[in-house]
Amino acid sequence: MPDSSDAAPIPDDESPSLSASDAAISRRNLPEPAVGRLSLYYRELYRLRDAGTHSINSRELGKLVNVSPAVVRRDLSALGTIGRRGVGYTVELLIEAIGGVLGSGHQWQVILVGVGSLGDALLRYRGFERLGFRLVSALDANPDRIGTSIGGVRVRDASELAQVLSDFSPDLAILAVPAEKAGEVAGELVAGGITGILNFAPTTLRLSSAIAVVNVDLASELQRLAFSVQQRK
Ligand SMILES: NC(=O)c1ccc[n+]([C@@H]2O[C@H](COP(=O)([O-])OP(=O)(O)OC[C@H]3O[C@@H](n4cnc5c(N)ncnc54)[C@H](O)[C@@H]3O)[C@@H](O)[C@H]2O)c1
Repeated sequence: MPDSSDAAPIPDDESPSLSASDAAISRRNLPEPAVGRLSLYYRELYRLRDAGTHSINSRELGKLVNVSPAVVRRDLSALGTIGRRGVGYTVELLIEAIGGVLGSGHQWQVILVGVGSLGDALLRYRGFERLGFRLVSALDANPDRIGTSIGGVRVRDASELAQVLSDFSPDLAILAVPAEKAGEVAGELVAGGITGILNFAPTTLRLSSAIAVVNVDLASELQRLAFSVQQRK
C-alpha cells in the first residue's frame, strides 16, 4: 500500500518537468550523496517504467535502493514541487524531474580516450545512450587498435585528438589510458574544450576547478567493501 505521506501522482495535464532554471537551482542545493541516490532512483525508475509500473511511493522506491522512505522524500523534495502529499509519485514524471536535474534530459556528446581492455568494454556497453550519453568518437595510440570498429565506433589515432574535439565539440570525455599518460591527455582534452572528465586512470588529475572530474576506481571500491565487511565482524 502506498505511503500516506507521499506525494500524489501529478495530473497528466500539469507540466511535469522542471524548467532549466528550476533544475539549476535544484542542482545547486543538492548535496553529493543525494546526487548519487538520485542516480540510483533514476535507474530503478527506468526499470520500473520498462516493466509497466506507473506509480510508486517513497517506501517502495527506498526499498529498491536500500534507503529509508524519509531519505527518499527529502531527496525528491529537493527537486522542487513535484507532487502533492497523497498516495505516490508518477514514475514517468519522476524520471523527467530527476533526469532534468542530473542532466539526462540533455543529449551529451562523449569521447573516449584509451581503447584498451577497459575502453573496449565501455564502447560495447549499450547503457549510456538511454541516459543521454552518446559516445561519438574513440581514440587510441596503438596502431593495432586504430581503424578498428568497436560497438559501432571507429577508433581514431590519438594524434587526431584536437581534430576530433573540434569536429564534435563534445562536452565530456572518458579517460581510460595508463596512469602515466592521463595528465597529459587530460590537459589536451581541456585545451580542446572538454569540461567534464570521467577518469578511470588511478591518478589524481591536476586541473582547473572549472573542470568537473569524477574518478572511478574499482580497486578503492573493493578496499571500501573489504573495510565494510570487516566492520561487520
Ligand atoms: N577505475 C577502475 O576501476 C579501473 C579498472 C581497470 C583499469 N583501470 C585503469 O584504466 C586505464 C585503462 O585500463 P586498461 O586495462 O584498459 O589498460 P590497457 O593498457 O588495456 O589500455 C590502455 C589503452 O590506452 C592507450 N593509450 C596509451 N596512451 C594513449 C594516449 N596518449 N592517447 C590515447 N590512447 C592511449 C593504449 O594504447 C591502450 O590501448 C588504466 O589507467 C587502468 O589502470 C581502472
